[in-house]
Amino acid sequence: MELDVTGVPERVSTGALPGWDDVESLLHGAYERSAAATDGVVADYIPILAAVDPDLFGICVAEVDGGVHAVGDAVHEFSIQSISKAFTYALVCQEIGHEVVGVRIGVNNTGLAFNSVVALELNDGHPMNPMVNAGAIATTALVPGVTPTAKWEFVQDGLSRFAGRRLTLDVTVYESEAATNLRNRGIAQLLESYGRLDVDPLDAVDVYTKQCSLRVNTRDLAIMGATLADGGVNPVTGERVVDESICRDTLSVLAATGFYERSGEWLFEIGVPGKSGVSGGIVTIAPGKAGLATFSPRLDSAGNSVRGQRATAYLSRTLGLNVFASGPHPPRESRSA
Ligand SMILES: NC(=O)CC[C@H](N)C(=O)O
Repeated sequence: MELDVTGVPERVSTGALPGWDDVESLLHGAYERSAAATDGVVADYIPILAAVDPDLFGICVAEVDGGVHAVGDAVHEFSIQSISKAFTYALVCQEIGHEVVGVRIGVNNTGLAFNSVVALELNDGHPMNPMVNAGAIATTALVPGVTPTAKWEFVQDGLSRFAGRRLTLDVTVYESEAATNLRNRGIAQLLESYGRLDVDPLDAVDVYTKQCSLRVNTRDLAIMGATLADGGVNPVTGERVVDESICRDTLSVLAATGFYERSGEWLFEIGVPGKSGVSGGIVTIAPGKAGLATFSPRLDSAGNSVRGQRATAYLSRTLGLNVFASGPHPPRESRSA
């Protein structure tokens, strides 16, 4: 993936974002630079996704103090798709505890595509991590609620609290995916055959499919990301959604698995946890600083938005977000007493 960041000066993190005006101009810079990229293809294995305008492009940054910056098609709505996995995972960890989820779902990368059946077979039916479809379906199966309806309401309510507004189901996307998701149904039945699901597999897939069909825009995603960046408190509504320790756990899993088989490349180039979805969204979380969201429907071969990756790479460098970047500390003798 050509990220077009050669020569972009890297800001070494100071623990805070640059000032408001600087963030605004860097956001516009990221948009201008990345809008030129027209490579990649729109997902079409969910038929309705192929109908999107491929040129849509929006970016939004939500700071942990509640300030929001936006450029382009930032409020254009699209289905959240796999980005939902990160937030459902956080909610389930909050409910049933990090150890249980860590063991049952796992935290290791499969190195394979998000909808791989081979990954399951290679690992004795263990879903491996919550960001691939197998692990996400297994995570949704653990959502509290006796009936599928109760589980769905829990997910919709929880993701809405992350966003700070009521998120609604995109019925057209849901129906299109529900009519064609044979592979996900197969994955769920395989999980069941290995004794890894305690609920009806088709019910679990149905709740998962609804979860992926929630309608969001980049502003919602940026605020959802900012909630994970802000120790679990939504910086716009002030509501605590999950505990601080849940944010830490979720972000570490995202760092390892958020971009499937490309997670290592993402971390190497961009250095912040994030999550992509096949409709073209990406959310990135800079702990203690901000949530970033991009939307552009053309994807690379792993299902990650091409422009979104470029724009995020530029913003990570210029805003000083890379969690692995440091500058030398002043020598001990020169520190003031
Ligand atoms: N990578 C994605 O966004 C995939 C989500 C999609 N709902 C699926 O299950 O295939």
